Amino acid sequence: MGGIQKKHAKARLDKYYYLAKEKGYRARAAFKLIQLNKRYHFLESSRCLIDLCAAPGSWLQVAAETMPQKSLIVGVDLAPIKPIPKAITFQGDITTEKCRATIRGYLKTMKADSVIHDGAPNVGTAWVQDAFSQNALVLSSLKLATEFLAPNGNFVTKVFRSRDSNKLEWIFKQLFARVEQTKPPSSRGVSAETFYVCRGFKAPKHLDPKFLDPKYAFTEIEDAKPNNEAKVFNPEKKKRKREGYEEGDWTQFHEESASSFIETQDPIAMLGSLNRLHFRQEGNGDIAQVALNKLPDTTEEVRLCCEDLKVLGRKEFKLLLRWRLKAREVFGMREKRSGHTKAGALEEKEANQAQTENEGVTVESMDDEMRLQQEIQALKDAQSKDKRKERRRENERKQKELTRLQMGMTTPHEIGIDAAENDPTFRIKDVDKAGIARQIAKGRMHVQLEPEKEEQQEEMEIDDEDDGDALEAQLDDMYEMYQEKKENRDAKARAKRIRQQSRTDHDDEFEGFSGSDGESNNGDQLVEDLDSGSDSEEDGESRLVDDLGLDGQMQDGLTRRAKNFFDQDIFGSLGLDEGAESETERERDSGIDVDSGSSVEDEKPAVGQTKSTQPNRVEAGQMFEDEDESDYEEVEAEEEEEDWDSGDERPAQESEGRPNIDIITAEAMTLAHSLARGEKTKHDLLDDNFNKFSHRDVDGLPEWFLDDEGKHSRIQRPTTKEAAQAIREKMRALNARPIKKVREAKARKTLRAARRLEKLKKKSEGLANDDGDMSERDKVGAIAKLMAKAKKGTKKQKQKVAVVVAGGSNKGAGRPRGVKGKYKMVDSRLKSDVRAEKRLAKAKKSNKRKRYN
Ligand SMILES: C[S@@+](CC[C@H](N)C(=O)[O-])C[C@H]1O[C@@H](n2cnc3c(N)ncnc32)[C@H](O)[C@@H]1O
Repeated sequence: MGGIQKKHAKARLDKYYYLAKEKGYRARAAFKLIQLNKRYHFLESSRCLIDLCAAPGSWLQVAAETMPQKSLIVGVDLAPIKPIPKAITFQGDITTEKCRATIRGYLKTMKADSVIHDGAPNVGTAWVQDAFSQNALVLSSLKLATEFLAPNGNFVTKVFRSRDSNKLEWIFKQLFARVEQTKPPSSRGVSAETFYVCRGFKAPKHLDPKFLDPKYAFTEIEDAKPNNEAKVFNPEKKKRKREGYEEGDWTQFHEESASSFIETQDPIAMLGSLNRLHFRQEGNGDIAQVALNKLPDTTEEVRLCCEDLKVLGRKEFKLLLRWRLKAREVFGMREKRSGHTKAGALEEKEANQAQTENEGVTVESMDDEMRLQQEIQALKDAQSKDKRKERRRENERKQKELTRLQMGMTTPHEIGIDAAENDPTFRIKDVDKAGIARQIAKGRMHVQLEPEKEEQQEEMEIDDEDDGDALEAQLDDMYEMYQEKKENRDAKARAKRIRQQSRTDHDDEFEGFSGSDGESNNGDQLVEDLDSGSDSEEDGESRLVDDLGLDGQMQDGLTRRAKNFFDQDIFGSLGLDEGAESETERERDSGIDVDSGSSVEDEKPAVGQTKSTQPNRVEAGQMFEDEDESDYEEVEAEEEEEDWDSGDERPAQESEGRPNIDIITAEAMTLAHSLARGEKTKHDLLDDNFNKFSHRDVDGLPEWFLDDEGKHSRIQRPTTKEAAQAIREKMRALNARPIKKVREAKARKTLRAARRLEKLKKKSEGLANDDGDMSERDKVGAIAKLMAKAKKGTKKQKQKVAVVVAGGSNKGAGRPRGVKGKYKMVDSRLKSDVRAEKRLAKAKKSNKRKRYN
């Protein structure tokens, strides 16, 4: 036990710990404030600061040395704080009125420029409860901040990520003009803590007390059951609680009735956590299910989607949400809507802003504000999405034009085409935007409306359109939340998304060095760029690069990063860039290591990845799948330096001296085999590249469609039995491998045994060579004794743990009478209760299976 504690404590002593020691800071936490301030510079501009939960005082030290001379710095904590020059400290509980009054006493009429809070209540109860008290402490600090902060002041607080952190963020956003969440590098990656830097305090005149009341702010927490067992600290009982099954929930399959989905206020959470929505009637009086079954909108497609919620794509997800809205409308449970039009909401917002400017902010009703915020957010999201799309299109157009100019392709005829493309009069999409296409479709074009009516008509149409757009945007947002929820539950999906992200980065990279049409086939471009044998092309390309003035970033047609990527050994061994060697030789020598590597996963196209990038993945990406991962490692490392916002876990990478390249699909294996055998040449690969999937215009296609296409509509490469078998074997071998921890433990054991043996050898040699009084017999005896001792040392005797049933004479705390050594208290009921629960869950599961069959 002691050993473990020691090891644990040692692991915590990282570079910031030593750095803090060296610099004389009282805690490593000092660096969190230093790094936060380095980014947001709030200390230099503050003349009065309050540090809530300040003990032992490292933040106060940083504040004192960074803030201007003669600044007022006040620190408070439950624990005493040793005096700090230039800072006033006192002991107190920040949740109390007394603390508030003491701070007021120090500040008098002054207002604080910054309030910082790094509080952490003593944790150790259930996680839900811990998170609740942590968030409640943040609200207490915010309450003090709202009282003492000057308008435009800063509030910096630590928040533990939990389901309520979003609510906290929302509240911050009501009170501050700019709110940013960040995690400084010195904050441990494993820690759930994150920091919010809120700037531009709005100083509202009236504030709805609900904002700062945890009961309202974190509503669902109210009925969380307190974990009384954990209150009395019992080291014997304390176990690491791993995430997994919920208490009493022994299954991984969860279903709910479709009617509860219609009724719920949080449909995304339901879709994200359930496996199925059923349409069974639960009892005779289950009117809701009956009505739902009869509802014409409950189509076969809806039912199918409800069957397996885990495979919902964007389209199906939206379908279910629309169905829910429709059903709610039919059953008279229409979503509570503000009744404002969007324009109304904006007007209201503007009016609020004007009021703020004139007489200070009034943040009155939390419910109203929340509704308004949601609407505005939806609008903003939709707008920024459109803008992004527009910008991307414009960039692509410019790039195309540039390339054409450089290549002398611009003829008056093409200029005409471009002009037509750029002139909204001739752009179908713009015509469509103006609603003309729709009008034509509706046969309205010929109906000449009176000007007034026309205006009304227009207004109505715009309203309809806006509603539709907002709903679309909302549904899109909701889908993203659903995806997030799903990913949070599923680590595999999360890892996959990261990989896909990194893959898209590569594709962007390739697009970058293609030096031509951004929409062109990346795969072709990649192979072309690899094929440095074609000198003329290369010349042309580098000339183009020179002409474009990009030679600083691009060498030989590749960006620096892409060049580094292709400089890796695997490309060398593929021999793609050696001009002298014959192709077949090169391909034969490619030496793709089919047995090495470790990662296993199914090969699927990236979500949201454009079709034009697919072939690239097929010919190069499939073989270099792990390259993506290694690049991901690099990016992550860079990110840690530059963008230290992301505190998310990263999938463990294991290279263990093997090349980080692997073949993971039967398709790629087949390809590798045929390359190795010389059945295929590079030209075949190039040829294969020209297929119906190579050049697809994805512009303007909805994302859900691309998602679906990416999954199903792609080239099917042949696979051989042999390759499939090899992959299967490899997976089997991988699965049979012990986990890293076990392997490490085994290695440690072997090392220890080797050391012992070495020692024994030395001692035995010493004894054998002893020329003293020892007879040969004594020597043999002594050596045998040593060996026996060494043997004994390898076997650790397991300590017996006595099982003591609680109750009776063993009531209360302390060691039960007559029990020596380690003991474990058990509840007499516990065993049978756990068994009964398991039995029930098993019965439930088998019932479900029967129903399915
Ligand atoms: C992580 S430490 C703060 C470290 C500090 N920022 C520094 O740099 O030294 C968290 C502190 O919060 C304090 N704390 C927790 N609940 C509190 C409360 N209700 N009132 C005041 N302090 C509290 C604890 O006593 C603890 O010292």
